[in-house]
Order: sequence, then structure tokens, then C-alpha cells
Amino acid sequence: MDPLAENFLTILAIFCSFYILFYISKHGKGKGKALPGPQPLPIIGNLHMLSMLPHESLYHLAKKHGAIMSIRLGSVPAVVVSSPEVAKIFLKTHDVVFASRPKFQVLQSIYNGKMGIAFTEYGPYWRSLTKFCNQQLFTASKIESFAPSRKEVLTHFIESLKEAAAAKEVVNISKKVGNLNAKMILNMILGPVKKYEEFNLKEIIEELLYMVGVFNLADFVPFLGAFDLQDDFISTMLTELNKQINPNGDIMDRNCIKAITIDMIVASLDTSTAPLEWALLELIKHPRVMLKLQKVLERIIKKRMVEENDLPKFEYLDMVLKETLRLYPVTPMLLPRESRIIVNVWAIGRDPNVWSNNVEEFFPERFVNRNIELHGHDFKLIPFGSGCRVCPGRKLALITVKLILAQLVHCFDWELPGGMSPNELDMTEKFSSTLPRKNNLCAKPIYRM
Ligand code: HEM
Repeated sequence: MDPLAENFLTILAIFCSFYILFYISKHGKGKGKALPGPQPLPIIGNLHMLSMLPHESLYHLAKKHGAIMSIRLGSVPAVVVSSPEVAKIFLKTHDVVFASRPKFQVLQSIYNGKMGIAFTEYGPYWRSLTKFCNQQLFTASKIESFAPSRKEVLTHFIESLKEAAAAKEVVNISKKVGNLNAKMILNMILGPVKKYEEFNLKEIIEELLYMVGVFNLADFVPFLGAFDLQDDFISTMLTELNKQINPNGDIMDRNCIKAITIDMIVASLDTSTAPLEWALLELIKHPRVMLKLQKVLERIIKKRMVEENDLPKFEYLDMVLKETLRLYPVTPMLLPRESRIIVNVWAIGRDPNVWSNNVEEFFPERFVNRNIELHGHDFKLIPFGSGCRVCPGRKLALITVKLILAQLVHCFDWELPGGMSPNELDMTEKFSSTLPRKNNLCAKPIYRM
């Protein structure tokens, strides 16, 4: 970024931080006081107050200290936001000022020089990449062009579940849905994954992702050239190779393509799986909702398979997904922003001022006659973030998740193994890059078509 512009933005960020603190102290509960927050200890700050599920600890702290509070992560000060009103101040009113990400040293070695989108500072390079992704990779027509590929993968998946149902087998849904999702997404990013089967690509990627610091997609790129790539993301990016992407002189080079590819794979692999796992779990726990959803689907499409163009007709499916993302946002705290702003989406989804007193209940009907959408304009529900850093893959994600969920519910009833009652299901979350359930969900499919 131009150093002058960088200085300007820094000054603006400081100014806005003061403005927000001033605004809160004038209008908030603690009139005239500094930003509230728990007392930090020397060196560790408030780290001792955070459990293995930090979003939950911060939610409880916010109940005591308020919807905007300051904490210290070791020696690093951070501001935690836990209500839609305050989230709007940071993500809309002053969005651009807080649009950068803090610099994480470890990422430099992962990205090998050129950064992707997710952790790049706000500036001309990030803007060009985002514009490129929105205009070339995530257009409605591009997403639609992969509908036949999604259908093919999903049909195989349903067939394999039918076989399991005939054999009365218990299936590990978490794992199976994870693999299905990976196939759908990787088909789109890398081209037909069948061609990479001998490389066991998903396992390789998963392992490498856990070995932070050694991931280098260059190891895979040489063999990509050996296949006749379709119009997947990689080939779309390759057509831009060596072209200038912004007036600053940045060009789309190999490292840039690698960085975007890493971002897409990391940002999409597990994010779309977690909501499916939670949704199915809640549906099994709430037979009333499951039955209602099955009836709605059956009334609209009778006994045939769900098609992508049916999805806009399934209003109740939308409500079920919204309710799932309210209770189990995949990224419970949005990726950290400049000045260490932490937006606790998990806490916003449990704000009784917004959702009334039954916040912990899975009750999709709460969305009836409430025009709350998922694209980041309504701060009550922001599982995809909001503002200029909003998730660029959200439309693709919503199609994939809705399609798979609708199919799983339409084609099968689900029974828990060993006569387990739905009330005995363990709902414990595991904190990782996404918010999966601690234990995999296993159940017996019963074909109902
Ligand atoms: C249900 C699935 C998904 C959820 C819940 C989700 C959620 C999010 C969230 C919360 C953010 C951070 C927003 C912020 O910091 O304000 C994000 C960023 C991002 N997501 Fe997603 N995402 C999903 C699927 C996908 C998919 C399928 C892709 C691409 C194929 C994708 C690509 C990205 C990228 C590149 C970013 C970084 C944007 C930036 O920092 O400028 N996501 N996503």
C-alpha cells in the first residue's frame, strides 16, 4: 500500500477507536468510564479466563461487562463485540477502517511470499484479488456451471447411503458428508477430483493443513498441467497469469494463484461440513422439525430427487439452516480485524434482546415473518461476516449445504445406533478452525422414497 495511504488509514483507525470509545462511554451503561472489561493479570492478561471454547468464555464475560469490552490476550489488547448494534459500528459504519487483518508471522512461510485473500491487509492488492474472485470465480453463472458436477457426486453419495440402508449399516455421517463436500468443492477449485484420486488429495491437504508452516501447493501444481483442466478456478486464474491486476503494478503470478487456491481450499473444506452435521443432529433431536421439513419437501417435489433449482421454493429449509447457523456459527468469532476487534458471532446468536428468552432452543419458526438474510446486511445473524470482508464463497456454500441437507432429509429417515434416544446425543462443540461437534455423528439411514 502507498505509505501515505497506510499512515492515513492508521490515523483514521486510531481516531475511530477513540470515537467509538467516546460514543460508548456517552451512550453506554458505564457513562463516563473507560471501556469495561475483566481485570487483566500481568503478562498473561485475561488468557486464564478463556476455556477451550473461548467464544463461550467471552460470551459469559460479556454478560457481566457488556456488549463491548476490552480484554488482554497476553500483552495484546483486544476489543470484544457481542451485540448486533456494536457489530454494526465496526462492520458497517467504520468497516473500511477496521478491514485489515493483524499480521500473523507464521502465515508468511505458508504463503511463500504472496498472500491470498483471507489474511491480506486491506489495500489495492486485496481489493484486486477480491474483485477478481467476485467477478470471475463466484459469479452466479460460474457457480451454476458446476451444478451437473455437484449432481453427479451427490447421486453417487445417495446411492452409497441406499446401500448402507439396505444393509442396515450405521454410517459415520460427519465423515461421509465431509468427503462429499470436499469432492464437490475440489471439483470446482481444482477440476475433476477423480483425476487426483491416486494422489488421495483430500488426505494430503488435510495433513498438510495441520502441519502449519510446511504447506506448499507447488508440490501439487506440476501434475495439474498433465490434465485437461475444465473451467475450474485454477484454469480461470491461469488465464490471468502474468497480467497486471491493479494500478500498483501487482501481477497475477504463480505464487498469487497458489495463495488464492490455499485460501479457497482452507476456507471451504470444513466450513460447509460443520453446519450440515449440526443441522442433521438437531433434526434428529427434534422429530417435529424433521417431519415438518420432510412433508414440505414432499409436497413440493413429490418423490423425486431435489434439484438445485428447487432450493428457492424451500422456505422452511432456509429457516432450519438459519437456526443452525445462529446456534452453531462455523466461525464463532469472525477472523480478527485490525486493532484486534473480535466479533463474537456465537454470542450475538444467543442475545436474548434479539432472540427472546428461548435462545438455546432449536426453533426454526422464530424466522417466520422475520426478514433476516444471511449475506451480512442484518447484524443479528452474520455467520458469513459482513462488510468488505464478508465471505466471498457464501452463495456457493449456501447452495451446497442446502442441496445436501435437503437430499439427506428427503431420501432418508435417521435412527441412532444401539437404540440411543435423541436426548442422549452429546452436543459438545470442539474448537478448531471451524466449530464441529466434538464426536462424529453416526446414524442409520432408512430409505423412505
Ligand atoms: C457454510 C460455509 C461457510 C461459512 C459459514 C463461511 C464463513 C466465513 C466467515 C465468517 C469469513 C470471515 C468474514 C470476516 O472476517 O468478516 C469467511 C471468509 C472467507 N471465506 Fe468463507 N465461509 C464458508 C464457505 C466458504 C467457501 C465455500 C469459500 C470458497 C470456496 C469461502 C471463502 C472465503 C474466503 C476467501 C474468505 C476470506 C475473505 C476476506 O478475508 O476478504 N468460504 N468465510
